[in-house]
Amino acid sequence: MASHVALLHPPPPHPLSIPIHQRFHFNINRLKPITISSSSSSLCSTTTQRVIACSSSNGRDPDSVDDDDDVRTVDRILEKKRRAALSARISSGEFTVKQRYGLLPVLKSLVKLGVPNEVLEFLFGWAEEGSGYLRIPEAKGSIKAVRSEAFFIPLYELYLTYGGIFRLTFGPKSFLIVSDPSIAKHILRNNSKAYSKGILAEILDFVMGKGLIPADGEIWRVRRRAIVPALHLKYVAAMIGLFGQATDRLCKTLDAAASDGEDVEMESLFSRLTLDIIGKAVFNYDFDSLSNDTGIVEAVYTVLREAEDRSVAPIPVWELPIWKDISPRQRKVNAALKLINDTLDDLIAICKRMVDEEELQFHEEYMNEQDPSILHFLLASGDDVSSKQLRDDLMTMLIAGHETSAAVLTWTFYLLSKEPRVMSKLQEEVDSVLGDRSPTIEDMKKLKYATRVINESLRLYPQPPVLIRRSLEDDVLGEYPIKRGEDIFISVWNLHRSPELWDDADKFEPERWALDGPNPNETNQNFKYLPFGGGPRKCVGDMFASYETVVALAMLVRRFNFQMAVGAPPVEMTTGATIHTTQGLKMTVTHRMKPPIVPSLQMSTLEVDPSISLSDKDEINRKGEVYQAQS
Ligand code: HEM
Repeated sequence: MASHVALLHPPPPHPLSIPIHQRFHFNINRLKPITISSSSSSLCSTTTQRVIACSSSNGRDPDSVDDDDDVRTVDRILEKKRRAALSARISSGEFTVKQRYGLLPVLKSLVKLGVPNEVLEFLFGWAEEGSGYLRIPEAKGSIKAVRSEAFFIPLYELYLTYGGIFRLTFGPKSFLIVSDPSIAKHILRNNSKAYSKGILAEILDFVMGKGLIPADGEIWRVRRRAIVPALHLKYVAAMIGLFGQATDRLCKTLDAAASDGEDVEMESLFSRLTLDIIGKAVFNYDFDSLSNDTGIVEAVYTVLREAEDRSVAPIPVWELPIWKDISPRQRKVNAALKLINDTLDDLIAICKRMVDEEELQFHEEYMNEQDPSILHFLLASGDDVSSKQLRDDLMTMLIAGHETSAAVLTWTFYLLSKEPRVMSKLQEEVDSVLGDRSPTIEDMKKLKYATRVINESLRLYPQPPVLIRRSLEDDVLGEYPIKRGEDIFISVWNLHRSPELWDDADKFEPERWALDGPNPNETNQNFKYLPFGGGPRKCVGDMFASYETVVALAMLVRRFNFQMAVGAPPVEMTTGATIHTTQGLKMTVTHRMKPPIVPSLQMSTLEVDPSISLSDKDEINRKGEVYQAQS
């Protein structure tokens, strides 16, 4: 589902009605686009076929390892050539044109009057002679509707052509696409005050109001100061038990499927798991969505879908006065919002009564054992019960904390299904750390490999893939001056998959993060890795989410093996607020078999037998690892 950020994502450039949701097909007229074939691209390309190739490239056929290594070497050489060619073109002055800032007001007026681009180029072209300021590389293009592809894929290809910052222009509207760590750091951290959430706030207004994600300025500052303390360490530690209980419920569902031999669609199950968790964690409400599909659960999904759809709609029809009253869809959304708000009001009232009856001694790590929710903390700290702001913040956290975590789990299981080596190493760690116990806060430090699996999954599938900002004043990005009012997309996807920043950027390799090293974050990776954003607007739920996903991952792989179901639809990406699959993640789940008890002497003899082929050895090692863990 879309939460967090269709939310945290590049919504459409409405009200200019440019269909960003219709994935772009760029007809770049100034530069020769570089064609990247599916086999040579380090990333997915614009065709559906290529997206599949990208996603599955980690699950290589063992026989093709050598071929793949050759292909990767060729990839690297080609990549270097492309970069060198781009640098040469930039230094040759191809992108260096005169600033039009003096004439900008005139230009803008003509644009508003609908004067075609060609005429503008003709009229203003002469003014560019002889200035010498650097202008941001510009990808001009006609937008072609190509529904169904995730918009961040073409942005990646353009990044390979244009570099770490470029302007994407469609007629009168343009966006800056940033894929350079130092510029991202400047916008998100060093000069964050000069940037707002821009379009995002407009789109999310109907559901989040002035909640923490869309809010800017003083409202944001006050609310951030109120909410961050609620997610203190003691609270997060208490949540580990909740994560375990919720995952246990999912295990029961999977138990039944495994016993009946029925395939399961994991993306929707993860969505339900994380909804149940966030409901309890934020306002102590049990959605029980794994077994309950009506009423409030449906209302939450209706609203989330609407947020997602609005973020990619070409025309904001919901703003039309009559339409919003007569459209059945809008009426359904309004009814869903009313139900959620009424429920929230009830929960706030119940919680308020509890707080009033408590012998309250509020302190830094305050937590009510019966109801450790964020709502309880906020009310105990003196938050105004009747305020719309409180409801906006609860709604924001519900959405922010739901789909992101679900997407992380979905893509992690997809990646694991392609890399049995990683899965068996993970299972070995989980067996030895947890045995049959429920996870505790102490286990979080010990589940090192599981944490690296999540770190790596977040690198390959960042949620959201793009962060949105708007400049509030003139600024300089890298060596380029920009004006106030620029809409900016920081492509976390590009940063995380850049062949310049990572070795084997598209490979799922948890080992790239040292087990005993620090947990990777934006600071120690100098903004080339931004799983939770960075700077003052960094995610408030980062630790919560990391533990939540590690607990769920550990408990599930301890009990089950997961494989892509036979005949499952291909796993392709589409964008909402987070990265979704287009047709779900259909998997076959089987109970893990306890291996036969074999004397360890025999095991070690088998492990060193040189006549055994590589894949046989892997198999034996894997069994040996499970065996060792259980003995
Ligand atoms: C794996 C799961 C999660 C991921 C990947 C994630 C990612 C992010 C990112 C990248 C941002 C920065 C957005 C920006 O700069 O525009 C963010 C902000 C935020 N996240 Fe998360 N998040 C996750 C889970 C959660 C959870 C569980 C909560 C709540 C308990 C939460 C609450 C928030 C809030 C309130 C903000 C806005 C902070 C602000 O603007 O001050 N997130 N998240």
